[in-house]
Amino acid sequence: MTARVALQLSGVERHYGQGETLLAILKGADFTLRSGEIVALVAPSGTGKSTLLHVAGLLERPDAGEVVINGQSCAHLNDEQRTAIRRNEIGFVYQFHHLLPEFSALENIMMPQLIAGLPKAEARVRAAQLLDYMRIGPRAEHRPSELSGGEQQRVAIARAVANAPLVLLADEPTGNLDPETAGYVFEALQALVRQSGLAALIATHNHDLAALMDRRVTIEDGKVRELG
Ligand SMILES: Nc1ncnc2c1ncn2[C@@H]1O[C@H](COP(=O)(O)OP(=O)(O)OP(=O)(O)O)[C@@H](O)[C@H]1O
Repeated sequence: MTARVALQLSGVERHYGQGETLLAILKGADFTLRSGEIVALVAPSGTGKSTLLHVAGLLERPDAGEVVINGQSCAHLNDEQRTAIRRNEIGFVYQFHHLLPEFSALENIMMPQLIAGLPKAEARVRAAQLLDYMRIGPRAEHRPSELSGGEQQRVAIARAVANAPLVLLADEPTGNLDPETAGYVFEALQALVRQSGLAALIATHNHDLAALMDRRVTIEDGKVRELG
């Protein structure tokens, strides 16, 4: 059976500026991401990887084309509706962890769940499970500044999936780590995707990591192209 389509981009266009300074970045990009797969987005700097992730994650509106998440077209939704989908269906991980410095690892992972209205006790149990899953259970009470770079990124990944999103979007999640640490952070992310069945699109410059993913795509002349 073919896995369900978690995210679909159709004919997505995105440009910045106008008139003579118009910069067309995405020029009719089509892309499909299915539940349970991890796809690498590998493309030269400035070709639009972050732009594609921002449009896919409903952080930016496309200038043309459509984003469909879990079968729902987001084209005509207002900002409030888009925020709700982003909160419930999408998890983000960035190159820098963006954890809240005054809270522990456990509390950082609880936060999105509390915002979504989950009772504190349930949020705590789920956060602890995710920390164990990422093999950093013993670091639960540590603040971000007391964690290594790899540990910080594993907490950031756990936080991104805390509300059980359908889609995980990651922009260079291991770009700030040494190769060995990048390897085990990616392993943890991969295990999480396999276990939860979410769909992940990961922008990376690391070709070794990209080779471990299910598929590789690039951006060429503003369109998404499948790599062999
Ligand atoms: N808000 C903006 N206003 C104007 N230009 C922008 C804006 N955001 C991005 N750009 C431009 O769009 C192009 C694509 O940017 P984007 O960040 O998507 O590239 P990228 O492939 O993620 O690059 P990198 O690998 O260096 O992170 C770049 O030339 C960038 O300068």
